[in-house]
Amino acid sequence: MRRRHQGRGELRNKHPPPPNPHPHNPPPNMFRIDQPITARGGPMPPTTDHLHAFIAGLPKAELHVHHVGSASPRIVSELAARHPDSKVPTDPEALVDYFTFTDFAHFIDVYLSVVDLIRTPEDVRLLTYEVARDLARQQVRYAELTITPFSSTRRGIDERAFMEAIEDARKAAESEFGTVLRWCFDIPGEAGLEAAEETVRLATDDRVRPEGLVSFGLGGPEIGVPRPQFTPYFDRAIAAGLHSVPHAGETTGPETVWDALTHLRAERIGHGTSSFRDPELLAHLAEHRIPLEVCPTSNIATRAVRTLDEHPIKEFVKAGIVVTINSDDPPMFGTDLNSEYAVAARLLELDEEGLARLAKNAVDASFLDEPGKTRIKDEIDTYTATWLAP
Ligand SMILES: O=C(O)c1cccc(C(=O)CC[C@H]2O[C@@H](n3cnc4c(=O)[nH]cnc43)[C@H](O)[C@@H]2O)c1
Ligand SMILES: [Zn+2]
Repeated sequence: MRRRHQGRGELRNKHPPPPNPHPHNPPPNMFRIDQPITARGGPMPPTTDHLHAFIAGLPKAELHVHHVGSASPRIVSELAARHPDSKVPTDPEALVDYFTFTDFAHFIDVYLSVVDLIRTPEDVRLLTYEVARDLARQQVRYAELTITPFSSTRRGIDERAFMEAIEDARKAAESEFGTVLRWCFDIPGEAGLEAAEETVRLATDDRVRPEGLVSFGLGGPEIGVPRPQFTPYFDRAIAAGLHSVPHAGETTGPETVWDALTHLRAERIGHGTSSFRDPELLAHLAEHRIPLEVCPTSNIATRAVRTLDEHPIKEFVKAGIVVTINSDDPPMFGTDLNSEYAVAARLLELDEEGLARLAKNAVDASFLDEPGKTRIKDEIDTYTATWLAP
């Protein structure tokens, strides 16, 4: 994605970045690794200030971001204060430590403790509207938000009130922020076939399914949760016109990605991180243009990948796979979508046009209608051309 005539990480533009405030450091147009990146809210990846500013204004689409997982520290603290019985800290500062995970299972435990805070339709609407606000602040024009309705209905929230709450927030976000939201309903796989049945019922019963629903997924732990058992449920969802986007290859091997492709008829793969271990799988993903929903910092935070520099994203690009950049559960991982684009810029040595291509990959891989895709891609092109203009 780097422009051919550019050196590594160089910026091609007529507006030179601001003078280097630290003359003893490398010139501002070279990526520096001047401090380790932590998945725990560590400093913005060492992307140049100039590229960082470009990213902040770049129109974007996000395809892999979770509803509850996107609850900001402010929202989580506010909800925790409403429910003193919860073990979730009410202090946003304490929440940073609370959102530090020893492994994936620990992440799920913490995630579910936040799910337990969402107890009323008003909580659902507040959360959804605030998530949309946070997305809009990052120039996200379109997002497919993964929601796990089973986790809310089994905790007593009425299903129709739940759907009304998310739809009300979606319409408010579109009119007030200009951010288009669509829903992915996912099965929490560890909860088994009861959860699968409830999720596909809510996704396909016209009396309940929300207007904004476009896709059907599978989340939660992968270890001990084989994908083929969910085939009948994905068949019903696909027959109802939904797109299949299961998580796979996040904490298990390439065989899980193959299962998601062959049994669940995945159109995109959530994470797909372990695909790099199977050259045949890499070639298949590239040949059939099956996008990966890559979430770099998430993979570090859940210990799926040891360090960002070891993340296989570069192998995916080299294999010709369509890569999209996503934040997954941004506040829980101490990140946001802009930071993930900055990570991608560093790992893939991208300039502005490379970043614009990543943003357009996500638009192309989305389930937004064609006029909507064209509109956002045109905006990306105009923004990039204006940024690079002499
Ligand atoms: O809601 C329940 O009662 C329940 C019972 C057993 C297991 C579960 C889950 O596993 C819920 C997992 C929950 O996590 C979401 N999520 C967020 N980020 C990720 C990720 O990176 N990888 C996998 N899952 C993720 C997922 O959407 C589920 O809602 C729930
Ligand atoms: Zn996820």
